[in-house]
Amino acid sequence: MGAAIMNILKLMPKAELHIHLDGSVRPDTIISLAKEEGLMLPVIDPNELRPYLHASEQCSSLTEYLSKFQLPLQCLQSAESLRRVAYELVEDAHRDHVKYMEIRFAPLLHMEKGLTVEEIISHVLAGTDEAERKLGTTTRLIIICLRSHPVNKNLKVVHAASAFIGKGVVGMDLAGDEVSYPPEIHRKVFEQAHDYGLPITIHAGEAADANNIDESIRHLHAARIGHGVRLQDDAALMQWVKDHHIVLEMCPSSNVQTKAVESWSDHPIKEYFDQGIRVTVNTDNLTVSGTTLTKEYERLMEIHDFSTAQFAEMNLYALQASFLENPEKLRLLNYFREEYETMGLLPK
Ligand SMILES: O=c1[nH]cnc2c1ncn2[C@@H]1O[C@H](CO)[C@@H](O)[C@H]1O
Ligand SMILES: [Zn+2]
Repeated sequence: MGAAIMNILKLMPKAELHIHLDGSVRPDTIISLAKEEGLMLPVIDPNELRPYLHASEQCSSLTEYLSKFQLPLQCLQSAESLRRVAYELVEDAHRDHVKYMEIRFAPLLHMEKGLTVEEIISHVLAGTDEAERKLGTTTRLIIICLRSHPVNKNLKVVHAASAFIGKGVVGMDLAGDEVSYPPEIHRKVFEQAHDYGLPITIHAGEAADANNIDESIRHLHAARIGHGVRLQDDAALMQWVKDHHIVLEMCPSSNVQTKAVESWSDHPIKEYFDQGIRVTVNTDNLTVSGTTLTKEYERLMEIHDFSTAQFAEMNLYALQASFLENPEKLRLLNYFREEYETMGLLPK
């Protein structure tokens, strides 16, 4: 790939719809937070710490992938650590020319030292708001319910999140171990979120089959699907997803690591795109997946032959499907279109 193309991939304005806060903490920050909080790390050299935080392509399953969140989560139990990592994540994305991002996290995983769900959301917002003011990156939050958590606790999370509608929280998600906990367990949780007017995206068809995508759309009110790799197994559902403009948040590196796909060349993203399904490219987790949005684009270009114009198109899909409120969404769509036009990425 030529330097000029690599430069375009880096410089083009990008939208990121699917990125987890706890999976995107800088290794150096983990070391510094562990020191501040008096936590013992298995090793102190940042390079030696990598295997504890990063899932390589040799990772065997979603379960192994999820084990990499333990260490960062231990360091994310205080107001200041939440504010700091939220700020730094926007800073890292800003360096990658991400101009709009939806950051997601599960409040129930940050309560070990007594913070409430409301406090946790406020501290993350303090970090993203500060970053938005200083760097100009528009940032919104998606609140995650974990599949393994009881319905009554997840209902409380939804209730707490609803108080932040219009104040930075734009949606709800369901994440975690898809093999052991099918989505239907949480129908009531997402019924509640829907009633509050919170838009919904659900991790589905990643480690388990296409039925979970169907269930998430039909009964959990999902407007977007996290990953959706297994959609290819159900032709009728695929047609439905295409016709109803359900957007897929695909995360290729993560999908190879969790073994949602065997390899990069087996990834269905190009096939979906060519069939007219609205796919978007995302990182999932900067640290756990060891990637950036630009790196994802580079590999997709090398292996699946995407063009720079097709990346522009997928970014416009992402913005259109974002949970951002309207005047701001239109402003960003215009900004992206103008930039792409100047860069020669849009059909004249
Ligand atoms: O790709 C994924 N699939 C399912 N769950 C995930 C993925 N990435 C992260 N998490 C889960 O979401 C939690 C909150 O951010 C993480 O702690 C992890 O358990
Ligand atoms: Zn995810």
